[in-house]
Amino acid sequence: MASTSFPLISFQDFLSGSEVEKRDVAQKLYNAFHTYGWVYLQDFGISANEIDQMFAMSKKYFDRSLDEKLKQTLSSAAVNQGYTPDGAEANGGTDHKECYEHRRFTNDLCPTDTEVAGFHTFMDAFYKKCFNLSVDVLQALALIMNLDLDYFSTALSKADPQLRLLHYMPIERSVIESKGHARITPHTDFGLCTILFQDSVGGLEVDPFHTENFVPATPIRGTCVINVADLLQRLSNDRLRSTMHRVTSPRLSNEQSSGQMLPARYSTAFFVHPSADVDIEPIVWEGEKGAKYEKVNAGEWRTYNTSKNYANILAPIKG
Ligand SMILES: O=C(O)CCC(=O)C(=O)O
Ligand SMILES: [Fe+2]
Repeated sequence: MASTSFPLISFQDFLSGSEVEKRDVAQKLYNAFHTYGWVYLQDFGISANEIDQMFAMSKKYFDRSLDEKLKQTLSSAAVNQGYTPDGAEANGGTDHKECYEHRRFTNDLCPTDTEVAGFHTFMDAFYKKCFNLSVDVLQALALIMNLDLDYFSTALSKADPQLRLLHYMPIERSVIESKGHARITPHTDFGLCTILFQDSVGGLEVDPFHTENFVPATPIRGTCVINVADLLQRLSNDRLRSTMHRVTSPRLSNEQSSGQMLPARYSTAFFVHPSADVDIEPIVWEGEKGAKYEKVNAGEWRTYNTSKNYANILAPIKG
């Protein structure tokens, strides 16, 4: 396999191995998050075919007319569910994308199984798999961070994270590469961590060492990538680092010309958030100088950051 910008780990032994094998996978995962903030995961219980089906569903959702999609537009930062058109997100630059946010408890702005054949049922099931995976991944970290093994499953017991479908429309490479434009502007995610599935188009880039030297996270079939997000950085008192990432045009191969139209790109992110009533404060390890962050309430943190991102379409919430 071609070399990757950050480690690729099989999760198989964490799911079904011995205690020793489990700890070995957990340590590798922790090390990758400590050093890079990112990991490729394979053998994690969602097959490449299921991921293909999910992308086919996503395409069916976005293939509808804009008018249809706008009928179910996201309207509240606190609920954060529904459709957002091109231009909705304000992350300090101009993004070229449209999104749909799906949750486990509140999905009033989801098309019915008749409106988009089988969509709601499929997304509920896919969501559940992502949720379970996120609990397993966090449990692996708990093992190495000397937390109770059920620390994160308890923190997520009433949580309603969101599954976000992203569609980056076909666009000229020169537009994406012009100043201030991107498929998605550099940002960090603000939950605990994010599980990300990408199609084969490419363009995701990450800045693992905080040097503004972005490296490609090239798509690899059958894998997902997982990144540390801001709340986990705070909880781990900076031992795990949330890193900037962006989606730009895929790097040119020899046969491609710079005048080219970029094809559509689909990706799906599962943003892992704790239950709204959970407080997150740094766990300080022996030898560290003390907590680097104040305690924050997970629900308020999420609503505040969501509202900031959607400043173009929603009224601001003071934080
Ligand atoms: O599309 C991607 O690969 C990344 C999406 C992303 O970073 C986000 O939605 O926060
Ligand atoms: Fe992101």
